[in-house]
Amino acid sequence: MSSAPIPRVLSIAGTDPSGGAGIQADLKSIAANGGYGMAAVTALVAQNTHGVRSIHVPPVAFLREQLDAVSDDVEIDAVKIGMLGTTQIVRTVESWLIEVRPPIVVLDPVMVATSGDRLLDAEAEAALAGMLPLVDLVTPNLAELAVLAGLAGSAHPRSVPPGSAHPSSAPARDWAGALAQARRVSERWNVIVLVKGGHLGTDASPDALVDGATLVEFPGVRVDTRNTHGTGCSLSSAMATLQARNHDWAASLRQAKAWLTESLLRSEELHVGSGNGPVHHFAGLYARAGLSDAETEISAATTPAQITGDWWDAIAGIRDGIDALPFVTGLADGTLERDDFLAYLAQDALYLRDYARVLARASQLAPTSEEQAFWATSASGSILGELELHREWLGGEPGATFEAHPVTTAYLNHLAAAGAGTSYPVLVAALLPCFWLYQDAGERLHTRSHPGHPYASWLDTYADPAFRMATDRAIAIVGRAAASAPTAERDAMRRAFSESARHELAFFAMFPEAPDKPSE
Ligand SMILES: Nc1ncnc2c1ncn2[C@@H]1O[C@H](COP(=O)(O)OP(=O)(O)O)[C@@H](O)[C@H]1O
Ligand SMILES: Cc1ncc(COP(=O)(O)OP(=O)(O)O)c(N)n1
Repeated sequence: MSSAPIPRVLSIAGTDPSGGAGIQADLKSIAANGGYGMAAVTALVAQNTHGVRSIHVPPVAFLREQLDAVSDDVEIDAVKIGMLGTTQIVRTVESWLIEVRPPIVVLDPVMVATSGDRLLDAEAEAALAGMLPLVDLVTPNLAELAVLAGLAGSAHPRSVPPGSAHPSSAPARDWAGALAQARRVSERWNVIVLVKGGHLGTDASPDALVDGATLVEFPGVRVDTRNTHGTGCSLSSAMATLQARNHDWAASLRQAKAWLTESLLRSEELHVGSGNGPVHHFAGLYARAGLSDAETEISAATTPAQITGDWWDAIAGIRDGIDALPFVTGLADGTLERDDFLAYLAQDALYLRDYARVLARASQLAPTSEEQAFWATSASGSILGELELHREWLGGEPGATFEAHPVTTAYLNHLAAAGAGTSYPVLVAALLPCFWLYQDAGERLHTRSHPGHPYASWLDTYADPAFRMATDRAIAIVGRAAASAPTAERDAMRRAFSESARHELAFFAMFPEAPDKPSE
């Protein structure tokens, strides 16, 4: 059996003798993600989990010798660039890149450590930006992104005289602002930007890949730990390594995030320093090799995203079933009879009114004010949705009762039962498919809308970015609840989720009604 070749990955970065960041973290990350790590040192940094004490920069000619020693002998599959420190170092690495042209180049534009210590001279920022055309993926945090976005606005980054202030943008305060800055950077230098929302200060930790106008988002959940020293170094090295195997940035980020989240979740198993400790790069490998003393087993699905991802995969048959239903195909191509469409909407209005009550119950049980507010807002949105259905399509009084179809009643009974219990995790798992399946099918349906389509105004509602964000938020909440739930409760969550998914399929399948069978 032949296995995939082991990628040879070179890190060009500074050091961290305490092992959590810089080149030491890069080598662990490369190894943990299945690569062979190599390292050329740009600067020696005396630092630990509390911060940076001093920096020693060896002559750049020696850096060039290190780089040549590797590239003269080894075929390099990917390069990860971290701390560069000075303009001279930037120029040295840049000229080596131009000569060697490694197939994959990932740049973590390290400027300031989380501790607040500068790791790049201010006047070297423009030189760093000037290197971006040689880079495939750049992975700035929000502060670094703001600097690059500011430079993207100037005529030429190198036209900024050394030492003078450059046109910096303020760090984005929300996700939309970060994505807008990333787009500027991506378009200016034709580079893919990995946007990291970890510094937004919310309990979500989203990431996104921005390639010009193309955007792929990855919802993430914040792990409650101080051990985040070196997360940026570790993620960028993991991306370089995984990309050399996958040749697919989105797949690489999905894998890298799952690995990093697991390494953050298990970072408490390490006892390194008394400040912001390192992530546990090998947590998953140790656990699977039986080397972990941790009481809780690390299963293949421990992280929130992995758990909800597994549940989603398990209902693939239901998702395919929904796509193939005559109601859905008829809605897409506009051939669905109007009476069938209106009959469906009447059931939807009935459903939304009671779904809102169950959402309100989730708000009542929510463990944090933020989740309480999220479910309350969703409940309000659901009632407004019912009113809108009456106003736009159904006529009649809002709240007017249609006769409930047995399928609608069965779905609402299932949700009411979940709401009648006291398990918030099980309740939110039952609520999730209505967000997720509707949003998923809706994205495809929306692409079929056009000005002459009889249901265009309905299909267009599927493109609402606010609904997409709400869905991501619901997935993140459920994933986090599942990750910390005891096994029995997590199993109950999975069952509640699949049961709701089955009801969703039945709901979409209600119309057109099958003709009555002739009596025997
Ligand atoms: N507490 C956390 N929980 C989950 N993910 C985190 C956490 N801290 C950082 N990350 C993730 O680690 C990666 C790098 O994070 P970030 O802190 O933004 O970069 P940097 O270390 O360069 O400042 C991002 O994908 C971010 O979402
Ligand atoms: C030598 C060196 N390089 C980079 C960093 C910064 O690490 P990063 O992963 O961006 O995040 P923090 O460690 O600042 O949280 C560093 N400290 N040292």
